[in-house]
Amino acid sequence: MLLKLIKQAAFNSISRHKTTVAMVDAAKRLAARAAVDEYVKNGQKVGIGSGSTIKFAVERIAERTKDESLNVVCVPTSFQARELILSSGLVLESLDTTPVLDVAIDGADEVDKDFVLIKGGGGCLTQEKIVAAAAKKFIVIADYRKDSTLLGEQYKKGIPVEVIPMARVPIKRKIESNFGGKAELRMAINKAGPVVTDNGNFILDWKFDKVHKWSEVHKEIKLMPGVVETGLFVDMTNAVFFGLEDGSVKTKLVK
Ligand SMILES: O=C(CO)[C@H](O)[C@H](O)COP(=O)(O)O
Repeated sequence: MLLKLIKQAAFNSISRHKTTVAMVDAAKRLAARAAVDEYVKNGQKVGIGSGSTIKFAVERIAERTKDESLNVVCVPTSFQARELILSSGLVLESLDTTPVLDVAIDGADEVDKDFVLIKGGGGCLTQEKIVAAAAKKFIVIADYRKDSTLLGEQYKKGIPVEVIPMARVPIKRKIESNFGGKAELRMAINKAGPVVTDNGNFILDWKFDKVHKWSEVHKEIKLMPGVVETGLFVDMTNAVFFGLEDGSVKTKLVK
């Protein structure tokens, strides 16, 4: 009897998890499709972000390429994005050939009420920021779990900071002594040692313990020797599309 109850509880928990994953994926897909339909136009140069949500945007661009003969070129923000562009049959370019983009679309780990983003959960923050900065419009796509009033409300993994490997200890100490919290070296899964970014660097995940003035914190951290980039995206976003649990999309436009 006890064994039966335990098995039932485990089954219930697995099905709840599967339902949540399906809902979150549906929300990501909705946001991505809405953003592509509104912002990607024929003949454009498009920056392609990284992560799981962007897959749905690329899927929609590929669909429109077939259905409407949409003709766009895509610039990736990571190895993952590059592979995604190629496997979807889209035209791959780089910032060398295409330094000015019409629009860049990307996911985010969290978005606050002032449109400050945490990015870099997938470790691609530096190239993501470079591509976003090269675009005339930067559009964020996310599911409902990313919509916060303040950073840290829902996303607990901290702010990623990409660092040159030899500088990681001094930078960790400086971040912790200047701003508090803990800056932890991101460790790899299925590989011994730290995560190594597409640029050959390490990532410190700074778990902050209070809300800061993010533009100032970003500038200060960025000036520390050995810091390549922070995952704080301040004053970069033009619009955010959130896919919601009820199947609708909430769009927030920056005025
Ligand atoms: O910044 C990123 C990768 O560096 C991603 O855009 C961010 O982590 C969101 O990912 P997902 O779409 O999987 O939720």
